[in-house]
Order: sequence, then structure tokens, then C-alpha cells
Amino acid sequence: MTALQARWQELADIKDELALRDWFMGTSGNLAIKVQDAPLEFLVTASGKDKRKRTSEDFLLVDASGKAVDDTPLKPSAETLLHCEVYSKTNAGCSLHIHTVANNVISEIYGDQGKIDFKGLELIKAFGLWDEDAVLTIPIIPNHAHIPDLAEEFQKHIQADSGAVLIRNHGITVWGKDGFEAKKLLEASEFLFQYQMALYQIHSQ
Ligand SMILES: CSCCC(=O)C(=O)COP(=O)(O)O
Ligand SMILES: [Zn+2]
Repeated sequence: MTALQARWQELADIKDELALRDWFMGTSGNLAIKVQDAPLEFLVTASGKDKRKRTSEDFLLVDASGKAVDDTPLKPSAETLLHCEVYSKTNAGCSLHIHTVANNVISEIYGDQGKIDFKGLELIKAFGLWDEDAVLTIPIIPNHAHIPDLAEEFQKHIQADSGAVLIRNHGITVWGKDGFEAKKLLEASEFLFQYQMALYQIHSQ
């Protein structure tokens, strides 16, 4: 199996798992996985597809600028530039973006603060934060319809080989060293958002 085939299968399996969680409502979301460095090439989801379906046209190979490497009628995700920023600034191997009710609600409640902090919750360990007093901070950036502007805002918060950024009333993008790590951060983030939303509802009664 070639590296391309292996990464394709890895990303297709992740896509299926996220689809089972109903994390691709209304064709939202996009996924990417690095295939090679120097020159950078990564697989990204084709734009506008129903990501719950598994087909031979789910992904296409793009270069460091987000352009298709091969001659194809498929269009790369409209948000490919965000994935380009991840791979140009880090050693991450996989980046995932989804829209959920929980990540949208949390991004709106805490959007004016520009971040949300989580402390004292076991699941922040998924981000490698094991100390008793550790705080997980997830930045929240404004949404921009113009993707180059969104990518510019987003890249300011890429400071390590793994991380997460919330885009206000849009969704979350996470990245990690491989598909397993990126998916772990995504699941942990969504757990934390659901927890915080439930707590907020109780406190506002
Ligand atoms: C219908 S959701 C609006 C676009 C978006 O935010 C998204 O995540 C999906 O866009 P893509 O081009 O990757 O399908
Ligand atoms: Zn999106």
C-alpha cells in the first residue's frame, strides 16, 4: 500500500467515525491529512459533499497553497487554507474541522472574551495537561466569510504541533501529530463544550 492509499484509508475511517456522531450536518466540516513533506502534499475533503457517504471522490490531493495536485473536477474544501496554515506552521499530520451545536453555542457565549478556559476537568488531560492546576485555553476567533481573512486570523493561534481553535458561530478546527491525536482532541473538545453548555443551562435557571 502506498503512503497515499494508507492516508486516504486513515482519513476515510476518521470521516466515518465522525459521521456516526452526526458531526457533518448540512455538508459542513472538512478534514485533512498530510501525505508528504517537501513538497508538502495533503489530502483534503472535496467541497460541498455529504460527508456521511464513503466514495472514491471524498478527498483530493492538494499542495502547500491548497491547489489540486492532479487534474480533477473535484474542488478542495472552501476552507482548505486553514489546513494549509496548520501544515505550513507545524509538524502536525492531521487537521479536522466540524460544526456542532455545542461548539457554536460555546463560541457565541464566550466569543467576546476571545477564549474559553477549562480547569479541573479530567478530560483536559487529552491535551497533555496533567497538572492539578492546569488550564486548557481554547481561543475563539471571529468568523470571516472571506477565507484568506479567516486563515490569517486563525494562523495567529497555531503555536504548537497540536491544538484547537474555535471560530465564532462556525465551528472548531483541531490538529495533531496524526489522525488518532487529532480525533482525540476533537472528541475531548466536544465533551468539554457539551459539559460547559449543560452547566451554563443549570446556572441560568
Ligand atoms: C454548509 S457549511 C458551510 C461551509 C463550511 O463551513 C464547511 O465547513 C464546509 O465547507 P466545504 O467546502 O469544506 O464542504
Ligand atoms: Zn466550516
